[in-house]
Amino acid sequence: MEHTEVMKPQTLDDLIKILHELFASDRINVEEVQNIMEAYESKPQDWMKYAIFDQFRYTRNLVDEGNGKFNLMILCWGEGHGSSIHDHTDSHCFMKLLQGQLKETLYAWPEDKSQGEMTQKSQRILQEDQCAYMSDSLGLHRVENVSHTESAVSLHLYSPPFQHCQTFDQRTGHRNVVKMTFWSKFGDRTPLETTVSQENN
Ligand SMILES: N[C@@H](CS(=O)O)C(=O)O
Ligand SMILES: [Fe+2]
Repeated sequence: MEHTEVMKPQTLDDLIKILHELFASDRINVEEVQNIMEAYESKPQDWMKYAIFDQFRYTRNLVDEGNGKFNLMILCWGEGHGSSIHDHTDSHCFMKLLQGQLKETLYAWPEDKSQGEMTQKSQRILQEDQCAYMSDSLGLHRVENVSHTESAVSLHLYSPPFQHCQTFDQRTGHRNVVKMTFWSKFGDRTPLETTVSQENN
């Protein structure tokens, strides 16, 4: 396993191949995955075909199903687009910036009976090629492209894959379960019928 630590993926396909090797084992090394994802230098020609934007909200575009072990996807954030406060359904979450910057705000899980404003724990700006790690044990987060002039593109790996998550109301801590959908899969726009009455978070 150690050799993968120093490998530098030259292309997105290269990175995907290495990720398949890393996730073939049942024990995953968070730092190793983070390092490999960070080592890949984003080249727009590698991922352009997956980067399909929507005018109104961020899109989720499936790139690879990781042999059932993970989902790899490209998220496209227009100016001002952001996610709700949400969890990650007990999965590992890796998030690498391919283009632009994103603001990540961490929140604490609301207490069982609490009704008030959710507690903000920290905030950071993720820069191009940086790879952040997130999981339910670290709390909840919201991600935003706060730029008024630049779009942002990020690469997310979730293991194990999941199709639902919980979103939280910042003022009350009240939660909802939402189904997560793909705007496109493998570069092809998802047919409209299958996305009707479903939501992103
Ligand atoms: N976890 C979110 C993206 S983000 O805001 O971290 C999603 O998969 O849609
Ligand atoms: Fe997230």
